[in-house]
Amino acid sequence: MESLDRSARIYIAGHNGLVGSAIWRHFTAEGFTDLIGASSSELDLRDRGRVFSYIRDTNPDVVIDAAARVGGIHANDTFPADFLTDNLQIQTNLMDAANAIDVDRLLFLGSSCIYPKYAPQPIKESSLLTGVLEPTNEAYAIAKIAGIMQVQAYRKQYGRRWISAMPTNLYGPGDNFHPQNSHVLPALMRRIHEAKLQGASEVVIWGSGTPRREFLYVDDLARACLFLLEHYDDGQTINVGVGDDLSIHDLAVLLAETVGFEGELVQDTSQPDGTPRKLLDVSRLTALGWQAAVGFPDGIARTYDWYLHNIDHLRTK
Ligand SMILES: NC(=O)C1=CN([C@@H]2O[C@H](COP(=O)(O)OP(=O)(O)OC[C@H]3O[C@@H](n4cnc5c(N)ncnc54)[C@H](OP(=O)(O)O)[C@@H]3O)[C@@H](O)[C@H]2O)C=CC1
Ligand SMILES: C[C@H]1O[C@H](OP(=O)(O)OP(=O)(O)OC[C@H]2O[C@@H](n3cnc4c(=O)[nH]c(N)nc43)[C@H](O)[C@@H]2O)[C@@H](O)[C@@H](O)C1=O
Repeated sequence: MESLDRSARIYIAGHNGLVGSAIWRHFTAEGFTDLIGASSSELDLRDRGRVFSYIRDTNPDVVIDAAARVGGIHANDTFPADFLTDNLQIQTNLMDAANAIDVDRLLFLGSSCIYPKYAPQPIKESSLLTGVLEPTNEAYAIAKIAGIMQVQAYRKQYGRRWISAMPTNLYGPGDNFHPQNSHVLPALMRRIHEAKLQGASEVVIWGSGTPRREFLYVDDLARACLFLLEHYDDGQTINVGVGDDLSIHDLAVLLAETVGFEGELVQDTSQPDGTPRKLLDVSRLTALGWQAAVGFPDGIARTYDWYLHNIDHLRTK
């Protein structure tokens, strides 16, 4: 496959989010000169008419869909209607509008929660649709599975060179540190940091602490997005991860060490565990020549540094 033209117009939907902002940084560093984006207040991607106008008026060569209703286990479990409907609308509007102006290259981002709750580990792409989903994020997962199918359908019916990628759990600068609605890593980083400042003797960790998760530093995902657009042209979705995981308890210990909190870590087993394990098989991606560069604890240290520098204007949703 050919490398992307550095003067191509690239629309990064969701460019203010964790993933979209990392993609913007990476593409800028790689010499792309015509990146475009719009915040949700400028362009609500659920508004089909406005999405069609925006895409027609801006005429991008490439569309990267990093816009979505996103959240951790609590948000997914509490707002399933929003996670299903918003995501179906956002991705459908973007893909239909991109198709209407013959956009040749599009990257859709899903999530590792598309795979069955008890999929064999590490999870291969072929596990898709082979078993029941994790109930806490079923609505979101169904929307993301529909996104994979939409990419495949556009490839088949219109010959589009569109692709989808399924990242594992992500973290890094620009993450959502909301106390309830965020993912585990930013949530615990903040809670442990605040416990240290308050001189608290303990910090509560949701669930049993035994679930295992794989964490990819978001700048690595941004690298993978460019790599895939330049090296991958297949309807089958492709996993993006690091190939290693740890328990939530061990994550909390690592975060406490990073923050310098010496109190106790207490499990609240009234909170849900979610999927017991979600480690991606990344052999298809590594066979193409890509691998993650930022591991623990370096990525955690970088994220904590970002958190400390941005503590006064963290996201509020
Ligand atoms: N975070 C993670 O652990 C993982 C994320 N992913 C995937 O990566 C993608 C990006 O996620 P992430 O960056 O974490 O999420 P964020 O919440 O950080 O960012 C999502 C972005 O989507 C935009 N957005 C949401 N709703 C709308 C809307 N109605 N109209 C316009 N824009 C909207 C927001 O724009 P604005 O800021 O302007 O409001 C925001 O910038 C998603 O597809 C997600 O599924 C996959 C695996 C794991
Ligand atoms: C990326 C992925 O993210 C979500 O799935 P998840 O991996 O289960 O996400 P999570 O990060 O919220 O939790 C991971 C684990 O950690 C535990 N946990 C402990 N303490 C806190 C805590 O304070 N906050 C949170 N959120 N979790 C905590 C929590 O109980 C669980 O066992 C999706 O819904 C889905 O949308 C998706 O794609």
